[in-house]
Amino acid sequence: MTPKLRLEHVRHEFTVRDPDRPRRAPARFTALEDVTLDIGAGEFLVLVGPSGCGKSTLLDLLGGLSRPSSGRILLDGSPVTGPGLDRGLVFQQYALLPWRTARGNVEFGLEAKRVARRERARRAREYLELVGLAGFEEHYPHELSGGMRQRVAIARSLAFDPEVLLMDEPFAALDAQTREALQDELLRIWTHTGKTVLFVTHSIDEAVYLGQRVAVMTSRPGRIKTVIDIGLDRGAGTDPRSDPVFGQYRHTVWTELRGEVTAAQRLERTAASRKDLPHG
Ligand SMILES: Nc1ncnc2c1ncn2[C@@H]1O[C@H](COP(=O)(O)OP(=O)(O)OP(=O)(O)O)[C@@H](O)[C@H]1O
Repeated sequence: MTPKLRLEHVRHEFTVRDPDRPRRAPARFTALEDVTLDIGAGEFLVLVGPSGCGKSTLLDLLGGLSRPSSGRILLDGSPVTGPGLDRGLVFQQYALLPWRTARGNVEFGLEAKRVARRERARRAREYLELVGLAGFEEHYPHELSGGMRQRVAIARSLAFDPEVLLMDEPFAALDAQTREALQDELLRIWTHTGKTVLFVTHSIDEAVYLGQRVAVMTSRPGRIKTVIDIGLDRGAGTDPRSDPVFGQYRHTVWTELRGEVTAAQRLERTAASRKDLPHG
């Protein structure tokens, strides 16, 4: 079966100028190397890796915001050549339009898609309800809490019905309780809509809780080190966090990640002392 998303030997290089030596030819450095990964339709895959290993770069490539230096990225078997409404991006920062209400923000993407006004209003209401914000449609972002703003951002991404959700640390800025509530909300939405989700996080707990599979990346240049299947029972009425296997999966991910984090920290220290390479 054709995977929903396929990364084939993806490599990505950046060109960087040294501000202290502006006449010098720009240096090239490799952020991603030989990344190969398939993500099935309707799958929830979580990506973890040390700081600066290229997770956001990978999401940018999948979002079509930049092109790989080599290798291919395929969506339903066709190369990704730019951004598209088939992929919704959710970032750590809410990126809401402050002068628009929650409803206005959700309707924004639908306007670009030329959805009729009445249908826009209907869908905005439906998706705000789905993320638990019924009754807050006419509130402006500054009248909402951080968690609520992130819900609006998720509703906005869902409203134009993308097949794939690309989420870059979407809950990182939230307090622990809001974060856990939104994780549950996201799992509920995922079950309800069958979207394909690629979710980046620094939190091992979050990765194990959300992911059907967790892909661990190496330190720079980022590669896929291993992919771990998470076989947790997420049925109604269960609490996967209290399941003893939760701790085992957590330990497995942590063990894979630990050496990479140390290597990334070493790289950062060397870069900082040489000041010749950017660091994440
Ligand atoms: N536009 C750019 N130009 C040059 N270097 C860049 C650019 N964007 C990212 N980098 C570098 O590429 C590497 C990977 O960055 P990226 O943001 O993808 O990592 P990350 O894994 O998402 O990091 P973090 O977990 O800290 O968010 C880093 O060393 C970063 O400094």
